[in-house]
Amino acid sequence: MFLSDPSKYRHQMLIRINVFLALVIGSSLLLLGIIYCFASNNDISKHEFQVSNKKEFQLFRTAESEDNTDLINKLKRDLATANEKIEQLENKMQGFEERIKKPYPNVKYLNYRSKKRILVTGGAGFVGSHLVDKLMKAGHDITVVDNFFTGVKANVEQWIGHANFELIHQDIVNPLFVEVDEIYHLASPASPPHYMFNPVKTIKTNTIGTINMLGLAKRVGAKVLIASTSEVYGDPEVHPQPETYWGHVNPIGPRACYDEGKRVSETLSYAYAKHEKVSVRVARIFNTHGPRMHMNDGRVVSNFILQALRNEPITVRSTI
Ligand SMILES: O=c1ccn([C@@H]2O[C@H](COP(=O)(O)OP(=O)(O)O[C@H]3OC[C@@H](O)[C@H](O)[C@H]3O)[C@@H](O)[C@H]2O)c(=O)[nH]1
Repeated sequence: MFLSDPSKYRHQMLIRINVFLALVIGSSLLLLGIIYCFASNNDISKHEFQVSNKKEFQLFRTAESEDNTDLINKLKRDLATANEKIEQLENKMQGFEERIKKPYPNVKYLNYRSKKRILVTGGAGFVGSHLVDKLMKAGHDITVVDNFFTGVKANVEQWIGHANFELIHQDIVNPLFVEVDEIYHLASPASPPHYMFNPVKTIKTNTIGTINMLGLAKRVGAKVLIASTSEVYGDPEVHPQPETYWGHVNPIGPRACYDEGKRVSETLSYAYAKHEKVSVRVARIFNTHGPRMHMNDGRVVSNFILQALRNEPITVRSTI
């Protein structure tokens, strides 16, 4: 067919080519259109995306800013809490630093021949603690035994932890087994309110407690000082009292537990000295005053001080 009529063939070919070209162009245009649409959609979506993104961004920023505000407020709260904790820790640290032992008071060096092992009963009390200070500074090894009935650890805290110092929390009515060279026996309630609080205990401390100390001294060959008191003179009829005065004591009066308790401790001391060859000294301590004294123990000096501080009349109960 094609070869019989070339012009017709050519015309048909031209039509076919035109149709083909039209198809190609059309499909290209269609494709372009699709691409364009897609692209513009994309642009739109992009735009939309941008817009939405922008919105989201705004939202995010807003949220972020809100989150930020919340976050900032939370951080501010955390910071305030942290500052509070830091302040608390600083205060605690300061407390610890204040409680960190100040350096010990100066202690004299003694060689082993001069250094003595010394037991102070009642060493946490008013008189006893000053004696401990003196003996520690002199360079000796000190052991304090105390039941803290009236004494306080604070009276000897400056020595706690020191190599030359030991504190035993014990009542001397129970035997004590230590190796010592000297004993200062001051353990006893010493003011009326304290010794009248438990009269039997006061008598036990000054009798059984003193026997325990004298027996210890005999066993280890220690010298003993017994803290007696002006109360052994009772309600004296002689003024001032010479040591040869025997005293005037009511054996069943309210003060008898202390007065007679101290008198028995003196009797025991001289019996051990005479019959057991124990080296004994007795000190009759009159009213003492100074730092660490009990302010409200009812003895005359602290009474006078308190009344004066309170601008109250000074009570004098007896005249000589
Ligand atoms: O049973 C007791 C009673 C008392 N004690 C202690 O003995 C110490 C007595 O000291 P206080 O401060 O009460 O009395 P003082 O230091 O003023 O008396 C001091 O001088 C008077 C003497 O008769 C006392 O024996 C002496 O301790 C206290 O540390 C107290 O806790 C005991 O260890 N055991």
